[in-house]
Amino acid sequence: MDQNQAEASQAANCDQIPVIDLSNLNSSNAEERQQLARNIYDVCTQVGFFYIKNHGIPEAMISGIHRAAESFFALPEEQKMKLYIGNSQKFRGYSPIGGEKTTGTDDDPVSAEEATGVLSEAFDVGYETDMDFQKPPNAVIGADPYGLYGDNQWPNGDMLAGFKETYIQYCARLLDFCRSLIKVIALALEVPEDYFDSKIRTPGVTSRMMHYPAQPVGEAREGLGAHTDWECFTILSQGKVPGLQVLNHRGEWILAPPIPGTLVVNIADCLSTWTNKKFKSTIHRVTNISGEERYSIPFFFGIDYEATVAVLDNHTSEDNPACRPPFKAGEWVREKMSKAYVGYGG
Ligand SMILES: O=C(O)CCC(=O)C(=O)O
Ligand SMILES: [Fe+2]
Repeated sequence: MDQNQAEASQAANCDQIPVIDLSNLNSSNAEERQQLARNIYDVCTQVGFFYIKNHGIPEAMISGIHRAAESFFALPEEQKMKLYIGNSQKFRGYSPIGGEKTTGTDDDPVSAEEATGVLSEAFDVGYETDMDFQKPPNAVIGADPYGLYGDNQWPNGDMLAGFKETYIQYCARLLDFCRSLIKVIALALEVPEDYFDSKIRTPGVTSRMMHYPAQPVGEAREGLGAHTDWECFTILSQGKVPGLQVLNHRGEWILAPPIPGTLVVNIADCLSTWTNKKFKSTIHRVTNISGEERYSIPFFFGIDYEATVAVLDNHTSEDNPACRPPFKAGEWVREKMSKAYVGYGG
């Protein structure tokens, strides 16, 4: 990554990742919510990445999901391969080490021929109504024109008791949290707090558990190559082992090590587009040179796949026209997934 690329809008203008206190996320005091929105505006326009503290997600739930991830990846390879992502039309399931390819960024794409397999394994799930407190039991998802809802490949109770339930509860809690966070983001963008509500009825969320083996000394293979995320924003629980790096405007990779009691939030492509790229969808990657096994659990929050992403009118002007025409969220996510999981599904 050279300095010119780093100077583009997708690099963080900072030397370290800021921490935001979310104590006032659901405050009944409008001025407190506005103050939080101003802080969020500043970090999203300058950095695109921030730690959150006082986020309200119970620590026991976070450590529980990490234990579930460690037990999953400890299963024998042939068991995990029963849930192989290549058996899914919707990019759900297990990708073995080297399965996912580095696709680069919009400004610096990596071609399918040059894409290399990453030093990590992953287990991916997508939205189900059981993950959504707003849906009644057994709710049915309607049309699925982009082929992205449902069909998760869960390990059954014999393979891993309680795993599915633990992961569904975690996703439900995170989805609820994201619906609150997007309200304050709406305030930051000077649109009504409920602006996004009609677009997050059946949100295009995915989550993945990741395992990055300790990188052997002298081996240059990345755990996850430089990329931006695709949806609106990501909530990342990165456990205790460092590895995440964020590109800054000087072309330097700055470390975003775990800070106890925090999660990491980063802005992704769809929200960046909404803001006419004022919010940065910042480039990041993972290299695990810690000598320890690293586990992380990103939760990618997106709008309904059928909803349209369109630059907000109040973020354009004659000198600053919309950076791209409107598009359907599902179209964008499917295209990105098809490239990242070369040869799988779809
Ligand atoms: O493992 C991490 O810390 C980050 C993972 C990530 O960036 C991703 O899955 O998009
Ligand atoms: Fe990412």
